[in-house]
Amino acid sequence: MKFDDAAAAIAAAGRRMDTLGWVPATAGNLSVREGSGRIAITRSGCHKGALSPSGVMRVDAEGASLEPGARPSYETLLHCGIYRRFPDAGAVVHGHSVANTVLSRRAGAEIRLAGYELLKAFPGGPTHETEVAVPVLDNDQDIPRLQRALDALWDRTPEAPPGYLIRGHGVYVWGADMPQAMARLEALEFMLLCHLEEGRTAR
Ligand SMILES: CSC[C@@H](O)[C@@H](O)C(=O)COP(=O)(O)O
Ligand SMILES: [Zn+2]
Repeated sequence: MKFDDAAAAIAAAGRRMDTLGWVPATAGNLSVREGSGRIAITRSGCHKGALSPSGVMRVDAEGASLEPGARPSYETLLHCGIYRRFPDAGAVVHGHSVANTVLSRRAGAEIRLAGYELLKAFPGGPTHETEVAVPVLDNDQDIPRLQRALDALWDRTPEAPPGYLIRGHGVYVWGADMPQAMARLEALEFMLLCHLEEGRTAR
């Protein structure tokens, strides 16, 4: 994919995440794998509600800036970690919703989602009669260390779903391209909101 197309797709997806309330302040980051070891990713600290292609830059597969002096997302290495581990991943989205923040603060090592029609948006079969265990990792400002924890998790669970939560922080989801990554994010956020609501009404 050409950089201009990747940047346009990232900007549109970031603005959509903002309309859904998933990227408050300057939270969130998004990327697209361009190929040839290059990744288009949001610059650090920009508001996704006003995201335009100029808020997107290039890094290499190790996360090094390919624009002298420009600062990519603080969490760039988490995007690189996904692309390195999952060859089919073509786009990654990260947001901070109320549902993913509240639920991840309460959860153990995973959140199990079962019986939802929207599970069909995830790999694992064309049915809702399945279960997805979304991993929950402890938050860590040391991003290389957080990525090492993810690599250890994926070594143990190669069939892990294309997403994970970071406790009290947010969610990462990926797909073959930006439309699929966004569809999975919207499905996951919907199910997390249902899960949150069920917990609230059950009390
Ligand atoms: C608004 S604080 C959120 C950041 O700490 C981080 O978690 C985040 O999602 C955005 O970081 P960024 O460096 O702008 O990509
Ligand atoms: Zn974040």
